[in-house]
Amino acid sequence: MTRKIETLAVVGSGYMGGGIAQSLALTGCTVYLTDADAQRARDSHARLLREAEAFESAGLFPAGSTATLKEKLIAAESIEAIGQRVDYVAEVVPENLELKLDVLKRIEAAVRPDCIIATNTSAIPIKTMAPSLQHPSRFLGVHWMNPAPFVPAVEIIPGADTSEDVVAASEALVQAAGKVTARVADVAGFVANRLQFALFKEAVAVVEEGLATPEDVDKVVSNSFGFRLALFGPFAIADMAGLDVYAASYGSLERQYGPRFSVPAGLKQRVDQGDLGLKTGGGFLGLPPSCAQPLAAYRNKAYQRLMQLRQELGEPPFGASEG
Ligand SMILES: NC(=O)c1ccc[n+]([C@@H]2O[C@H](COP(=O)([O-])OP(=O)(O)OC[C@H]3O[C@@H](n4cnc5c(N)ncnc54)[C@H](O)[C@@H]3O)[C@@H](O)[C@H]2O)c1
Repeated sequence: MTRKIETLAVVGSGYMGGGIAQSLALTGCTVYLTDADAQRARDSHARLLREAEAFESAGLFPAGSTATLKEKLIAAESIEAIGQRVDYVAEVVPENLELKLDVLKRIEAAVRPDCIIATNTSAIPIKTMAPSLQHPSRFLGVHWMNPAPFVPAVEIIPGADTSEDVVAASEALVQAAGKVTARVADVAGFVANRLQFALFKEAVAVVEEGLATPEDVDKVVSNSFGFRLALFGPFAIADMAGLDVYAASYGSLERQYGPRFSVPAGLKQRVDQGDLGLKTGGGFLGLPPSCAQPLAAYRNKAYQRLMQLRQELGEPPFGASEG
């Protein structure tokens, strides 16, 4: 049986910690907010309630959310003051290894031995932090995305010593908040940030090489493959496009940019064996050719709806000011 988490603490009630606290308190858990000092925790608490009221009036949070948060979200003096009461702690302090190690030690000294400790680090491997804990079996990465209440994915990163019941209980907790979890390996940047930062580095290079302005890069990405990425991951997109098309395109890119753009071995091998993705059946996702038609119908409908949504929302207000 998955162990139950009913009372928890968020240490670091800033941008991410605040959203994580709101999301978890809305599941009915009691969430204590702590920060570098009690006043900051109280200020965050007030901010999160004001924000929840605005979200609720705008229809972004369900009716009754603010009332739930008023009951379930509590500003605490410090982790020491409430440590013995909590089943789970989310560490959400700034991305600074020294600070995180310091705070993790302080958390571990304050909580019960069975309390789960989850770090929201964006990119620091769990194995870099685990040795500073006395009980690394209760420690793992639970990486929420920004803004936490409105982005579905949460990466779950077990460390080498994390026990399975800790991983399962953490997954169940964030799934109860409506999140989509994926267990990923313990490497710098995990999956999301490795991919996101690879793309961003290339985008900065495109601008630095004078090939396009930042505005035009954003226009191209958000209206082309980025548009598709709202619905499908890179493997579904490649399988649907045709792996031969991808392999040929890598050929052109390699001629211009060198070996860093050579055809990935796993792609070349498939194409050499005649596996071209959906059109032959197979691909990275093992898609049967029989799903081609329903998948195309789903895709067309989804893209058309996404276009409609974007038209309804209008352009992002990059030039707007408050008030
Ligand atoms: N901002 C993002 O887009 C994003 C997305 C995913 C993950 N993360 C990760 O989440 C973590 C927090 O990022 P953020 O953007 O919320 O930062 P933030 O600066 O908004 O919040 C950090 C909070 O920690 C508090 N804090 C600082 N020292 C502390 C201490 N010793 N004890 C307790 N609290 C302390 C700060 O006062 C602040 O309220 C980082 O590891 C970051 O990499 C950030």
